[in-house]
Amino acid sequence: MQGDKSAYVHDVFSKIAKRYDTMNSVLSFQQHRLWRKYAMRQLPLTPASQVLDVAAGTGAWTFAIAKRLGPGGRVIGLDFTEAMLEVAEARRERFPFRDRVQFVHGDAMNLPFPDNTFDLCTIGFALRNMPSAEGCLREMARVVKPGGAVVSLELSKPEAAWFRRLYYFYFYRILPKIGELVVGDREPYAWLPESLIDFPDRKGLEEIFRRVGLRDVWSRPLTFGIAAFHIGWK
Ligand SMILES: C[S@@+](CC[C@H](N)C(=O)[O-])C[C@H]1O[C@@H](n2cnc3c(N)ncnc32)[C@H](O)[C@@H]1O
Repeated sequence: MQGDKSAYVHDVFSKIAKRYDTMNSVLSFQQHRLWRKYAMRQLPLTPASQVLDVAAGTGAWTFAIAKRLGPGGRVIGLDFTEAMLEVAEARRERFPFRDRVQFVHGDAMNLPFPDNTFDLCTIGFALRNMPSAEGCLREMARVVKPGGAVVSLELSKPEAAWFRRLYYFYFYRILPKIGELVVGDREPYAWLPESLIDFPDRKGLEEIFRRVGLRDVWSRPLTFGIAAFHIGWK
């Protein structure tokens, strides 16, 4: 684990694990479901794909990927917060294709897999939480096979000034208050807007994808750029 930011993030997700899925729907007005649906449609998956979902949390994206795989396909969800993985494991036990899914405790900054292992490596709503987005993407690119893809779905910075003003008022002022009311603790949902401040905008993140050696990189803004989808190929 690398330094203070990781320890802080681990603490935040340990506190909110049981409410994480409900809060996502409340705070994004269900938008996150549309973003995830869009992202799923873009994923280069075959029934036999071997996939790593980094910072899988409670497994929202891991299970969506598993549904698209055949009997030979596998998806591993990796996360460093035990409480998030406990929720994911409980869901796995009820999941019809559970033999295609595995959860692993590990650090996204130092992935416990050899080079060139997976066909696809995804990260959903978590690059922002890393001590270094570039370091994490470099690790993801390392474990993907040549010809494989690295994908991120993440909150981003709205591009139109009028919308940005409106959205930032909600994101920085209202959202932490709703979070505090529901979870009974100010800290976890004060972290959400804070984590975006130093994070690159959509074009900046494209550049980082290229810097770690990925090619044919492209991205799409979602809901006026509140979120963004990025993909690059090794
Ligand atoms: C906002 S949640 C996203 C969960 C899931 N990907 C989703 O789409 O719902 C962020 C996750 O990143 C995990 N995380 C943050 N830093 C990590 C690290 N260095 N290594 C592994 N997991 C990490 C947290 O534990 C948390 O579960």
